[in-house]
Amino acid sequence: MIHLHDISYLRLGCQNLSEMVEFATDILGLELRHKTDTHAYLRGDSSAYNICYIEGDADYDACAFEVRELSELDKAEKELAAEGITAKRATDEECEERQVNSALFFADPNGNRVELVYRPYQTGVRYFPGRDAGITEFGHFGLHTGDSERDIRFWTEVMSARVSDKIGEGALLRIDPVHHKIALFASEHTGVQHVNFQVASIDDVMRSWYFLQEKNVPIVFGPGRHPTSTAMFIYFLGPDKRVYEYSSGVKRITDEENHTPRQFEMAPTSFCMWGAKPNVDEFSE
Ligand SMILES: O=C(O)c1cccc(O)c1O
Ligand SMILES: [Fe+2]
Repeated sequence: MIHLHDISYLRLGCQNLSEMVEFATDILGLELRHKTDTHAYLRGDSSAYNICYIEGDADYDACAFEVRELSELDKAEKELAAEGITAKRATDEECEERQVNSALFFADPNGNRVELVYRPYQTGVRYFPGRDAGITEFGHFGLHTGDSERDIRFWTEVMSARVSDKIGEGALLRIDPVHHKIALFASEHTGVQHVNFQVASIDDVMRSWYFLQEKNVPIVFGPGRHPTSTAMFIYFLGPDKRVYEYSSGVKRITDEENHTPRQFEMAPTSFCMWGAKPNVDEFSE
């Protein structure tokens, strides 16, 4: 089993890098830490970055997880090979681009690009955004799944994730006490389905609701509260048409031995207990 210590970063392709930087800093509330002609590194905590936008292929994306030991990468390469998955070790140049000491690249059974990284860079300076969205951390991300049984098996048996709850075919997976850091949602696509940042309180969710409306940012779901994680949320679209989420109050699963995943029906009320209706394809039947 490959032990996932934490989520690390997302690499998201885009057509127009300056448009994404403007959105990420002025709307989403991330701090731009570093930019080249093709890459922009943004963060919502003291990591070197949480999202790297890359100008070029807008369909490209990859998600990364931190592993604790360097030896975990060799072990992962062997365990993935046993699953018929070819993994590739990152070159020095690729590590430099990602701001990590070492990395291993592969695709999950759905074709989602995954990177395992050892020693992602941290900084000694605190996160200082231009817009105060109240972000406390990079929360979680959704991945597409074309076969949830196959992919739940992969993420929980080959990787160390555990199912916290299911909604229809979808699954919310934890890799530490936080209710979920990975979510799988059924669709015919591959890659990243949504990007979540945690905010400090319900006040931040509601402040952003008014702020996003004022800025004419398309809101696609909420404000609402997830019955699964109990988090209060709002979802909106970036200029890249990706779905971004702020949420606050995600529950922690501390009684690991006794936690039994619940199966929620595929219905709007399983996504929002207040009655908001999702305008997100993967959250609807
Ligand atoms: O927080 C959740 O429980 C949740 C449920 C459905 C979909 C999501 O994106 C979530 O974050
Ligand atoms: Fe989410």
